Amino acid sequence: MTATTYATVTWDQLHRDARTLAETLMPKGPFKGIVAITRGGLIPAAILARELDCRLIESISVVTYDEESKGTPKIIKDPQAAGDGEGFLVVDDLVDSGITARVVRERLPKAFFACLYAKPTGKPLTDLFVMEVPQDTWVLFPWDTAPLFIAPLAKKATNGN
Ligand SMILES: O=P(O)(O)OC[C@H]1O[C@H](OP(=O)(O)OP(=O)(O)O)[C@H](O)[C@@H]1O
Ligand SMILES: Nc1nc2[nH]cnc2c(=O)[nH]1
Ligand SMILES: [Mg+2]
Repeated sequence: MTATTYATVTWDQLHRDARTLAETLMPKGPFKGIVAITRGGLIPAAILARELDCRLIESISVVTYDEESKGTPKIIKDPQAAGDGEGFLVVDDLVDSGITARVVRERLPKAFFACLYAKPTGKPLTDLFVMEVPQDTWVLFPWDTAPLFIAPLAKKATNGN
């Protein structure tokens, strides 16, 4: 599906949303550890780890696209320390189609799956998320963007643009 609109998330907003997620997660813990789904889950995982005072951090890397097997998701880094996920919190920035989340849940069936943002298709794959985003919206994370100079309107007018 091609996104028709963009939703820009700033660092401040992401931090606020991660803290909101941490508050809801507190009574569900303590967790033995956190499994970050790289790469987008790394920063949310770091914020949650700080808030939840969790120092055991694992990672799982799922590649959903490569030149040889288009569309076949593959785990290229296994979260060995997390076993079957029991007592662990799995963190990602976003679920969209849910393909990544499905693979992770198959690998860590007993883990609790939390993310910041969820689109309708992927939403049922999560245990907890902070905010729903329309399916046709592309989320631009702070690491995807940079501030850009834009000429003042008056300047544009004198240039005849
Ligand atoms: O629900 P899905 O359709 O699977 O999409 C969601 C996944 O897509 C993005 O990761 P991506 O695979 O782009 O890699 P990245 O985290 O390394 O940027 C995002 O961080 C989620 O992990
Ligand atoms: N940055 C970003 N990555 C994605 N991967 C799948 N959906 C999205 C999205 O909306 N934004
Ligand atoms: Mg990702």
